[in-house]
Amino acid sequence: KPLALPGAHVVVTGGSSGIGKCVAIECYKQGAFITLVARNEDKLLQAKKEIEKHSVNDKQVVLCISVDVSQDYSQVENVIKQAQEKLGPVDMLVNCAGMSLSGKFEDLEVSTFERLMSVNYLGSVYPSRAVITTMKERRVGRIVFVSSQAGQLGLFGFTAYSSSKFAIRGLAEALQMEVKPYNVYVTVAYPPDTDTPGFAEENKTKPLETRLISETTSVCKPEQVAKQIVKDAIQGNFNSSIGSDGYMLSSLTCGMAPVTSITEGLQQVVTMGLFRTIALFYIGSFDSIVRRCMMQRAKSEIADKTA
Ligand SMILES: NC(=O)C1=CN([C@@H]2O[C@H](COP(=O)(O)OP(=O)(O)OC[C@H]3O[C@@H](n4cnc5c(N)ncnc54)[C@H](OP(=O)(O)O)[C@@H]3O)[C@@H](O)[C@H]2O)C=CC1
Ligand SMILES: CCCCCCCCCCCCCCCC(=O)[C@@H](N)CO
Repeated sequence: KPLALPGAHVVVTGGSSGIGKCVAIECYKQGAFITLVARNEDKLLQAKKEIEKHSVNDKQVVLCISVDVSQDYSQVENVIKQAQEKLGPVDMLVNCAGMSLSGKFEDLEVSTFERLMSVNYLGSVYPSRAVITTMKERRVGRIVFVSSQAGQLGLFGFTAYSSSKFAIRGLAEALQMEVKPYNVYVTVAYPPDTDTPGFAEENKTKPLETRLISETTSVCKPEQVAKQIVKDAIQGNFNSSIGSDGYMLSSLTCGMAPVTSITEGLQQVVTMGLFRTIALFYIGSFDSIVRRCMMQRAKSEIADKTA
């Protein structure tokens, strides 16, 4: 049965900006108590003020805790303890803290791979590990992981980012099988490009190829993505995606993922062949984007040399 948000304690990592902040607002609007987790204290306080505008009763609280979710497990564990002392056991954890860095494989520092793996992957493991025991004991809980459409397919420029987002899927599938009998449900969200401060930052250094391929799907509003995530998490849906391309991608890449309803399973079975056919055309067009960009670069290099 769906999780009741009124009075529930929701922890949102990365809750001070972008998708995470919108998730927090959405839960707050539905009567939840919120803990925001991120590093920068000014941004946290700013977000707290913004969220508090949406209160639906005078008991609601927004708690802010500053910590780096990717560094030290005992720090993260402490932060969760603090939050539970103030607002009670965590009913829902949304792992939204994350970042993206792009570039060609040979241009990315190996430290970038380490960084993205620790923020996007370990930064989701630590908070989840800190809440799971209590959730299982109480037979109540939702854990949300925010992956990306780039966690469903690998694309140019995202060798470091995509792998960190694919890792989340493996974690989520294994964890869901463990905790389902305890009435704890795991959701993985696969948002497309979304209009956030993080996205603006990413666009400053994104290779042309990555931008052109990403433009296949349109840019979403964070409010819209957050609404879908909260809805799917409450329902206990394993998959959370948005738009027709999101639907196709999730269906196509369902693999051995847990299935939430008979309808979902039937839809996957029936649409698989068709979506693979459509995907073949996309793959062809992505390859031709990459080839065109390569030829353009070669041409302008020759032009530079002769000039
Ligand atoms: N925007 C997009 O196009 C898409 C985003 N996503 C994913 O959604 C998530 C949110 O993205 P978005 O809203 O764009 O990001 P933003 O950059 O706008 O927000 C990121 C949030 O995470 C926090 N954060 C970052 N690193 C850490 C850390 N090490 N420890 C604690 N908190 C941290 C930031 O606060 P602070 O810096 O103060 O710590 C901030 O609150 C990310 O995982 C991203 O990969 C997925 C698909 C598309
Ligand atoms: C049947 C097949 C349908 C195929 C549709 C294919 C669409 C591919 C587009 C990939 C877009 C990747 C977005 C990544 C967003 C992200 O994570 C960053 N913006 C993070 O900041």
